[in-house]
Amino acid sequence: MRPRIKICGITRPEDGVAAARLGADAIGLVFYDKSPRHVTLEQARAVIAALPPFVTVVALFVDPSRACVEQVLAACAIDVLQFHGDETADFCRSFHRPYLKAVRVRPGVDLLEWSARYPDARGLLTDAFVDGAHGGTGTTFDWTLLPEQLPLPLILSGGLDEHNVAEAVRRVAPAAVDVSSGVEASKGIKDAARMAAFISGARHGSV
Ligand SMILES: O=C(O)c1ccccc1N[C@@H]1O[C@H](COP(=O)(O)O)[C@@H](O)[C@H]1O
Repeated sequence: MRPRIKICGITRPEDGVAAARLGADAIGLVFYDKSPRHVTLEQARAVIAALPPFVTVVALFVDPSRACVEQVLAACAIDVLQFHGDETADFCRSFHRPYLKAVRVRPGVDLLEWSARYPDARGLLTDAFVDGAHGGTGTTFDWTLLPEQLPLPLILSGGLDEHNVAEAVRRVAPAAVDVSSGVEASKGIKDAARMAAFISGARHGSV
């Protein structure tokens, strides 16, 4: 089955529209103010308003306050929450929305244990461990560290781009792939040709 495709770090309506037209299933908005892809509520609303229907909108956070998440949910039509920090499962589930939990992968990480800690997550998103960064670094990790079977759907991310996504899909067979840096022209600005090549690669890899 072909993986679902999420393009994260959208900051401009035209990039969200291009991602959707090219076949992305989901887009991500970064509500983490230390990220170069951070969006204000106003920017997020503009991106969402321009999207065609049936595109899933994911809101990304890193150790947010409850008030921050509630403010985003009140202001924007968000479908799924994505947590990249040290949020507990109780915190993640307390918003009564589907959520994804991100795990930064390095040798020794136990993804089965992570799955058990977040049993109601809609998926485990695996990113590369980079010291001092929470994600969005464009760094790949050793895919052989992933277990053959996970109780939760696997969303593969971390340094994916148009050159490696087909191989990633063939080797890992994830439920979804997620990309930010790998389809950018510059930080926060997407490149339509790179998005097209990425989506084609993700589909080709799943044949
Ligand atoms: O995009 C960011 O700036 C970001 C900041 C903090 C946490 C996560 C972030 N992005 C997510 O990281 C992964 C991997 O990104 P990349 O493709 O390697 O650039 C992905 O889920 C991004 O959405």
